[in-house]
Amino acid sequence: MNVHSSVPTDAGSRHPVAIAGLNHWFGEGEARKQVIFDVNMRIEGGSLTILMGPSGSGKTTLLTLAGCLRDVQEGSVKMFGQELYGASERELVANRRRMGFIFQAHNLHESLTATQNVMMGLEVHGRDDRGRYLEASHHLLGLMGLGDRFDYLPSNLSGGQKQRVAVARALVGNPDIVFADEPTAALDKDSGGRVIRMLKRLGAERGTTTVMVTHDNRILELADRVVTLEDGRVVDDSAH
Ligand SMILES: Nc1ncnc2c1ncn2[C@@H]1O[C@H](COP(=O)(O)OP(=O)(O)OP(=O)(O)O)[C@@H](O)[C@H]1O
Repeated sequence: MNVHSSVPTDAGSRHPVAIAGLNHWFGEGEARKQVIFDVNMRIEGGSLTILMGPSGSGKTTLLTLAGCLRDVQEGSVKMFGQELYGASERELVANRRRMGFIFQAHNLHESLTATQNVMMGLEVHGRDDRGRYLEASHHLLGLMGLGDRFDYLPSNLSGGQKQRVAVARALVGNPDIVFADEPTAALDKDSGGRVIRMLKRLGAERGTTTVMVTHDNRILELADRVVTLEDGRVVDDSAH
C-alpha cells in the first residue's frame, strides 16, 4: 500500500520531516530483503533527535531516506511539507539547499585547504560572493576550534580535526536541518561536546533541526528525543 495521498499536508515548519508508513528493501529477486518496516515519525522543528539501535537495525538507511539521499520506495517522506516521492529534480535541489550533512567518513577534498573545504558547503547555494563565503567559513572553523588551521590540507590534520572541518562545512550554509551519521565517532570528549553544543545552540538560536545517528551515550542526555530501531522497526520513541 502506498500512503502518499492519505497523509495530511504538513505545514513543514513545525515538522520539517514527516515520515509515514515507510518501508524499504534492498536487493533484487531472491536476495530482496526488507530493512525498514512501517516507520512513522514527525520531527519537531528546532529539536535534536537521536536514532539509536544495534548495528544493522536500519538507522543509516532511515537517515538517508529522510535526507533525500535515497529514493523512497514505499510510504511517505515529507521534507518541509514537500512529498519527496515523485518530486521534481528542481524541488529536490531546493530542499537539499536547506540541509546540511555530516558523515563519519568526512569526505574532505584532499587537495583543498580546511577553508576551501568549508567554502564548498556554500557553493551549492550558487551565489557568487567569495568574500562573504570566506568570512563565514573562517567564522565556523573558529567556532570549531580550528582558527589556527585555516590553510591546512586534510593530510596535515588529525582525524578529529578533519571531522570538525566536515561539521563546519555542513553548518556554514545555515541549513534548516542537519543530518548527521556518527558525527562524534572520531572525536575525543571535548571535540564531541563542542559539536553537540554547537548543534544545540543552532537549534535554540536559529531553529535548526538535527537528526543524528549515534552510539555515543554521552550525547543522549542532550537529545530532545531518542528513537530506537531494532530490525528496521521503531521499538522505542521517547521524549527527554
Ligand atoms: N546498499 C545496501 N545493499 C544491501 N543491503 C544493505 C545496504 N545498505 C544497508 N543494507 C542492509 O540494511 C540493513 C540496515 O543497514 P543500516 O546501515 O541502515 O543499519 P545501521 O543501523 O545504520 O547499522 P550500523 O550501526 O552498523 O551503521 C542491514 O541489514 C544492512 O546489511
